[in-house]
Amino acid sequence: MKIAIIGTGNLGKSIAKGLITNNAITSLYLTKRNLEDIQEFDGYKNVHLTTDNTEAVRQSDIIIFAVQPAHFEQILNYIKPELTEKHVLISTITGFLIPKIEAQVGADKFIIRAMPNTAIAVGKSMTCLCSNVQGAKRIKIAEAIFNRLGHSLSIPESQMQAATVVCASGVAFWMRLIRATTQAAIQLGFDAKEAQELAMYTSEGAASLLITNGNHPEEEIDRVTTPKGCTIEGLNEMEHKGLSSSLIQGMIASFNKISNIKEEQI
Ligand SMILES: NC(=O)C1=CN([C@@H]2O[C@H](COP(=O)(O)OP(=O)(O)OC[C@H]3O[C@@H](n4cnc5c(N)ncnc54)[C@H](OP(=O)(O)O)[C@@H]3O)[C@@H](O)[C@H]2O)C=CC1
Ligand SMILES: O=C(O)[C@@H]1CCC=N1
Repeated sequence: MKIAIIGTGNLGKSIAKGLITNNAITSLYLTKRNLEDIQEFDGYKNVHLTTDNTEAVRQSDIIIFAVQPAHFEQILNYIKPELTEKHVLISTITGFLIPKIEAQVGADKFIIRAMPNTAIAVGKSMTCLCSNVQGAKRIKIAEAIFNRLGHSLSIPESQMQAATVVCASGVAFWMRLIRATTQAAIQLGFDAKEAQELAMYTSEGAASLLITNGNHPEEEIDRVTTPKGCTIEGLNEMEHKGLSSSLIQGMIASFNKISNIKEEQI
């Protein structure tokens, strides 16, 4: 696959790492105005670094946009003359709806929105996908890319804002939970490195149980909570302090913020 990433910042770099590590490219163009930050990709076979977005578009079939929302419209306008019937446009831009992309480049283009997360760098992204009517004809290509770099789910665009919070911001939310677990483990006597090891592999094991067994989390919790035991004591104390409630409220706040992001960034 001939892929370009327009805007190789935090997410763009993560996607590039995932694509390269998983041998998912024939050629890969990475663009950015300042190329210093992406020198780590220099020298990889078939990977090209450039400040020229139009060159990247001309040389590629699949164009993944990973710029900040405030920059997207201008970039679309700029590359529009280069777009042909071969191009599949994949936008990871938060809060930038398909009708707005169509208004810039035309509804006849294959347009897909993807909401991956930074775990794409290690082939473990949960990525939600949606498309315009034309893009539906190419959604299999996007599924093939993102399934290779984790797990994908096609959803209606109306759910994309929620998917951004749950999956993309979700990595940050899970990191805080893992960090808090680590801090507790240190207080309970482990050194910092061991504490993080315990927290990381325990959270991986918990998620793997659900993925492998397909159970509801409470079923797995029931297997751990010995009557009058220490687990239920800890769980109930966490809930008295508002664990579930604060997570839910934080995610709703994150969701509500998305509608204002582009306006505030300008
Ligand atoms: N970070 C994440 O985990 C996720 C982010 N997203 C979305 O992805 C997008 C990018 O986010 P993120 O990676 O965090 O942001 P970053 O700011 O880290 O990356 C954006 C990159 O775009 C580059 N850029 C800006 N203008 C241009 C231009 N004209 N041509 C080419 N490149 C340009 C910038 O580099 P330079 O200034 O050198 O050009 C910068 O490195 C956002 O829309 C965000 O909502 C979605 C899911 C997850
Ligand atoms: O924080 C943000 O706005 C972006 C979108 C989801 C992850 N990062």
